[in-house]
Amino acid sequence: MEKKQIEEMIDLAIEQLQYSYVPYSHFHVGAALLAKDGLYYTGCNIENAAYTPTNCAERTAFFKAISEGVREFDAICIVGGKDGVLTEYAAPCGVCRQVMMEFCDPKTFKVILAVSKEQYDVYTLEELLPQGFGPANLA
Ligand SMILES: O=c1ccn([C@H]2C[C@H](O)[C@@H](CO)O2)c(=O)[nH]1
Ligand SMILES: [Zn+2]
Repeated sequence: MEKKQIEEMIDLAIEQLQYSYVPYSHFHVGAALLAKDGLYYTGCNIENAAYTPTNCAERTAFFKAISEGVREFDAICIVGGKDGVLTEYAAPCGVCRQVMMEFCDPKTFKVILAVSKEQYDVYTLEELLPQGFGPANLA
């Protein structure tokens, strides 16, 4: 991916941190999902007093896109940290990796973990979810 596009995604993900609803963990997560048509879908994490209904930032972004008829994606950028302070990479949880597996090609879909525009790492979904179970297994 082009550096300029990665930097744009990092900016969008960081912008989401202000919207995180995190009264329990105080751990803010922001995500920016790039669809194949070039549009971005952003997301924040949304917690709940009953804990289990909590939605991760990544899935917020995916569900926003899917609920608008968009199902093809190239990459997602994720940032996160306690009180919204970015010090280390916030890797996607297993549930979010599985949602990515449902809609993305594990060999080509990129997961960008960032701390700043100067510090980021790019992985394929396959690297983060080896031997993943997906729609192809049921075909
Ligand atoms: O992939 C992940 C992992 C965790 N969180 C959120 C959920 C919860 O609000 C907080 C602490 O787990 O971080 C995400 O948004 N994405
Ligand atoms: Zn998650």
